[in-house]
Amino acid sequence: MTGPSEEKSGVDFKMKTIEVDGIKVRIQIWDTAGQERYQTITKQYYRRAQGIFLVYDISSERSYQHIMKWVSDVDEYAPEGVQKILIGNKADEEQKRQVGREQGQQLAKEYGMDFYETSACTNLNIKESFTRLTELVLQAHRKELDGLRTRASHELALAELEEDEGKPEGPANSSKTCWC
Ligand SMILES: Nc1nc2c(ncn2[C@@H]2O[C@H](COP(=O)(O)OP(=O)(O)OP(=O)(O)O)[C@@H](O)[C@H]2O)c(=O)[nH]1
Repeated sequence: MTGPSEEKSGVDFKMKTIEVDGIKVRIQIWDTAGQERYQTITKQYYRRAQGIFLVYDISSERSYQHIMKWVSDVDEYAPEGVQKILIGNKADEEQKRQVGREQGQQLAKEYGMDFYETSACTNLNIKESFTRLTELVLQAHRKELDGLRTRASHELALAELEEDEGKPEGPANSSKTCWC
């Protein structure tokens, strides 16, 4: 829900601290506008994203159909390891529902994403979905860091081995390098 100043840029920004596995994590939330006219700007925000919610409105079949387009934009503009979650919002509008929960689940399954139905009005699954996305981002980072650590320790071991191989062996050799 945007104010007048944000409407001009198509991007709304907030910061929030949430707790995941007992760790306090400060997250930046960029809410990009869906309208076509903002897309040149909003796409630029994908580049630095670590986690993305793809949101449709359960009372709008059209918004659900649009998700495929969002996914292809994200694939094109967001970093490779970006974490994604599919959201069917306005779950409080049951009487206006046009998209079944199973349709959401099915689409999320196709794209390998988690799925939540949420409501910004009743707070349904808001905390849960943010916590889950943060968790996924942290897990992905941990994997990346573990990979880097393993590679670094292999390289270090290799360098030590090469250094050892280059060293002169035994006391006979060591006397050759002696200064006296
Ligand atoms: N009933 C209901 N209305 C909602 C919910 N979330 C948002 N709305 C309403 O939907 C309208 C659009 O909300 P926005 O937050 O501007 O939606 P948006 O996705 O940012 O729209 P774009 O700027 O086009 O991307 C507003 O009138 C909100 O009050 C919800 O969970 N339930």
